Amino acid sequence: MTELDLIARKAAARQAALDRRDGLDPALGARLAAVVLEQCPPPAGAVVSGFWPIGAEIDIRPLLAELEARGHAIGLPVTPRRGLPLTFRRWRRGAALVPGRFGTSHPEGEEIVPDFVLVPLLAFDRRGNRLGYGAGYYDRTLAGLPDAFRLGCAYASQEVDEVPVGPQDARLHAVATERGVVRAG
Ligand SMILES: Nc1nc2c(c(=O)[nH]1)N(C=O)[C@@H](CNc1ccc(C(=O)N[C@@H](CCC(=O)O)C(=O)O)cc1)CN2
Ligand SMILES: Nc1ncnc2c1ncn2[C@@H]1O[C@H](COP(=O)(O)OP(=O)(O)OP(=O)(O)O)[C@@H](O)[C@H]1O
Repeated sequence: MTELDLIARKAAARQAALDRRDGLDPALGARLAAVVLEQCPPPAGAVVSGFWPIGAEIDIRPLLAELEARGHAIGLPVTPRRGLPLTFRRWRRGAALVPGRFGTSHPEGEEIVPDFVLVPLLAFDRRGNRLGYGAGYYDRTLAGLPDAFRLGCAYASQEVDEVPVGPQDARLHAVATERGVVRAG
């Protein structure tokens, strides 16, 4: 497959995933929290990065609140201009958030470097491949965090047979959904 074929296949898969996501219930994030805490909780002391939901993404705020209560340092991504990796700033419950690029929100706490990354996505497959919004932010960011555990967070219905991927796409170790954890195999 040529690079152009790959870009076209990703664009089609992305549009289909966005269409399917409309109408899903972000509040399923409460169940995702229970699944993560039971089946793959971050190790004690892990520095965890999350994300503040945009649009109809699954809402992982219940998980972030519980992990913070358990003593984990939590960071949220700050979105730089295109072509640069994300940075993460420390979030605490009740912290004020400021608006960032693409409808994102982030706190203004100190910068942290996560070793357990909760990754947003539009579609995933059983091998741990993921499709995002297409700006490559997580691919670039995860390339700089080679030892971090990468846990996708998604609705179960975002699973597809096969995500189109290229050499730069970062694989996930596992994906947590409201129905359970899919470990990459
Ligand atoms: N909640 C969340 N935060 C995140 C990401 C994400 O996917 N989800 N990102 C992952 O890289 C980074 C931000 N990157 C983004 C890049 C492009 C678009 C984008 O194209 N958004 C669409 C539609 C948004 C919607 O669902 O309503 C748009 O602006 O038209 C969004 C985020 C960092 N923070
Ligand atoms: N490690 C990397 N270093 C530099 N550029 C990269 C890297 N990974 C991906 N890119 C570039 O980012 C762009 C978008 O990649 P892709 O379509 O895979 O985004 P995505 O994974 O769907 O989105 P996101 O990661 O933002 O959620 C591509 O042009 C790709 O070449």
